[in-house]
Amino acid sequence: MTDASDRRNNSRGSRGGRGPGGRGRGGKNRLGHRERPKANPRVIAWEVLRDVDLNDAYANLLLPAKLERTRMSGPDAAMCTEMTYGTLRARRFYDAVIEKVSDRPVDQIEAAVLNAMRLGAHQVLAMRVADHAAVSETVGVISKNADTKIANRAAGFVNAVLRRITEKSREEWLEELCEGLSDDERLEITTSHPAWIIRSLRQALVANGRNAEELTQLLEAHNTPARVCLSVLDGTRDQVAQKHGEPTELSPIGVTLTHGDPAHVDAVAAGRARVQDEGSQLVALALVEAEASEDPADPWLDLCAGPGGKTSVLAAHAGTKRVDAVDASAHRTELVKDSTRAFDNVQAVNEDGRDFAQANPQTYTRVLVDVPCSGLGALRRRPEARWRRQPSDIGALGGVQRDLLRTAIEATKSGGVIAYTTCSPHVAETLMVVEDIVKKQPVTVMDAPEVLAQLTGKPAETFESATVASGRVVQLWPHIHATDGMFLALLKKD
Ligand SMILES: C[S@@+](CC[C@H](N)C(=O)[O-])C[C@H]1O[C@@H](n2cnc3c(N)ncnc32)[C@H](O)[C@@H]1O
Repeated sequence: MTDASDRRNNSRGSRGGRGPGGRGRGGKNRLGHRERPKANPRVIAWEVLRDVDLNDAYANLLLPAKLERTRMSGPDAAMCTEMTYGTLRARRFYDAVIEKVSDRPVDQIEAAVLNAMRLGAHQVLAMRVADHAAVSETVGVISKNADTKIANRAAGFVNAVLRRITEKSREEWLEELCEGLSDDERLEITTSHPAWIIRSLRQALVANGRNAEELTQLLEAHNTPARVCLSVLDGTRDQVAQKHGEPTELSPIGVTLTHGDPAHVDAVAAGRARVQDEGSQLVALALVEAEASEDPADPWLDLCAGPGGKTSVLAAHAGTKRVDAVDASAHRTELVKDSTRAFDNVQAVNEDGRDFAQANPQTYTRVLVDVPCSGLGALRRRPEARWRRQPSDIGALGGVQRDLLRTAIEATKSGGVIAYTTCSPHVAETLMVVEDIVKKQPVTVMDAPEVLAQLTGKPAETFESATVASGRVVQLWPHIHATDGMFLALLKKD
């Protein structure tokens, strides 16, 4: 049909096509007012998939914005979310099926068309949508919404591919595709992860004392939607839990939302609670909990603060102490201001953390360094991240991660504590950074599992991970702790 460059040009053009709100004129309601035409969940899902593919959009930002704009809620919004996230996660599997039935490499199919096929494949192979509806409704997405040029050519192609996909069950497709493959190649298809991430995660499991056999469980956990979790920062956790969900298993300030929209929780609207993964809550609380020698007036520092999730936890526990919240991005510094609007002890600073820390030597008693990282621990939440990240990203981040940790140590007073955290279990971003830095800096690695044990009331073995120098670090895992894959090292300044 087209080559890859055509694919980009044609599909880019398709963005100008009519959106869900632009189709039809809508009828009139009982009062004679014109009603907005009802948006179609498949069309929204397809638009997000296409924008993620072509324009590097983030599904977790774009989809909620589209749902809000089209006022889609309830079962339609849930179906649209499942179609979008599910299709993105299992892309590798669906692409293999599409290549098999279309006899064409997927990079030679234009994005608007390919993403309709992926969307259809997800409905047929992973959702309880009747085959005929999955096929005809998805063909309708293309024929009614894509550029006329694309629609005329592609509807038949999408129809033919989807019909052939319905000829076999999910299990039959997996069996056929995996025949003769190595273990890792099989995992690539069955769990839909790139090979380099599979290798990195196996290495991380083993380096943290876990069994490599757990790898499949971990990869499968990335394909299970994460529960919505709130951190409640004003001491009303029990009340929030009673009304909206249940207390989290590990974090003493967490609530798992069992129903409703987080935006409708009063404490969230007031900035006294926020959506935050339990793992993120735990690592911030661990810094608060760790034993440190400090004076009441000593300020705390969050050196990579944007968008302010962990800063909020620190601010809520700092009492009258000031929390300096630094971020190199101006936009993300603004987000910190908004996130911490309920607290008057936060000073948001837009500056490179390395410069800020060096300009404020031996000033802080508790310092959080939540470094920019690959995000391989948050794949449950960012369904497209596994396809966007590259192995070269890891090497590129190593320098700034080390510099931020080194300068954070400089900014810490003797007897103070530094928490080095990442939302990635990749050893090059976690253990290797901490091992390198503690060799050269005046710090001692603390017993992070013990701190988390005190915080959660669970035995320290729950958090048992690797040993660095004479101390212990923590690696949280989605398949074990049901959190994001956060890493935590607590360092005491000599
Ligand atoms: C993992 S995010 C931090 C998340 C944040 N702690 C939270 O819980 O909401 C890393 C942040 O580091 C910031 N960053 C990257 N390089 C930086 C630098 N040299 N100095 C300070 N901040 C930096 C990024 O802009 C990003 O906001």
